[in-house]
Amino acid sequence: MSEALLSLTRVCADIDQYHILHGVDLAVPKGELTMLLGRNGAGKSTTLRTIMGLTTVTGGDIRFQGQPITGQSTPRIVRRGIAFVPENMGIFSLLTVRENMVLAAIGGTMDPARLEWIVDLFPPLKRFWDKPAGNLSGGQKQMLAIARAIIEPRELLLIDEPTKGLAPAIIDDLADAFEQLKRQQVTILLVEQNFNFSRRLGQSAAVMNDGRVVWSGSMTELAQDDNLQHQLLGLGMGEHQ
Ligand SMILES: Nc1ncnc2c1ncn2[C@@H]1O[C@H](COP(=O)(O)OP(=O)(O)OP(=O)(O)O)[C@@H](O)[C@H]1O
Repeated sequence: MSEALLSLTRVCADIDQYHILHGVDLAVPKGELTMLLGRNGAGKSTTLRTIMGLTTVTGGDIRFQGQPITGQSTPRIVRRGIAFVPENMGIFSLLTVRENMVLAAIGGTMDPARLEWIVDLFPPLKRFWDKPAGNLSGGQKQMLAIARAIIEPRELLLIDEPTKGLAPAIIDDLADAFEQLKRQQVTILLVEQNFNFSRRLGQSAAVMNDGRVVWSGSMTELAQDDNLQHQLLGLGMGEHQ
């Protein structure tokens, strides 16, 4: 495993008066796609939001490129090179795909070579370039959300459940795009519930339960061990979605 680009050590976090994370230990290796797995309510989304400075950290240490980012403001964390695609995607439905992209580019100027790379990754964006983003399908909206996140060079992408609610054929298209990002060694931390998608793409994996990471290792190890999957994720034989 390569060095950790991002590491969380015993991170505790609250949302309002609720204690949600109870000591999260997590390492995201540079240049790899890491899957953050776990049952509903385990604390996966809260972990991403905590990395982005969107919850109240009450203990522990978050380091990015070896430097502490714990408790820093979200804009500062973004400026350090971390992009976040939340579950609701945060795209502007009434604006065109192009306008959504322009708004995501610093100073409103998109680097042409980078844009070409992105539309190669997500061909539907080119097709619907001048159409309102609200007209896109769920999968295409997800592509736009990720495209917006990478229009500027980033060191790390945090993506929350990109396959949620998508049809299998669309999930396949999304998986192809992630395969390409992986080949280009973009570092990604991806929250997922879909285990087939996770096992296909993931290199490292971490599994959460009740606000903690209860297992971490290689995706291959988890994918080959039915007992571990059952124990950690409640998956039985033939239950993979
Ligand atoms: N705004 C909030 N106020 C209070 N509790 C919250 C809030 N957001 C999340 N929680 C609680 O925090 C816990 C972790 O939620 P989180 O969304 O991080 O889980 P998750 O693993 O991402 O699950 P899911 O896949 O269902 O989104 C859950 O018990 C949830 O009810």
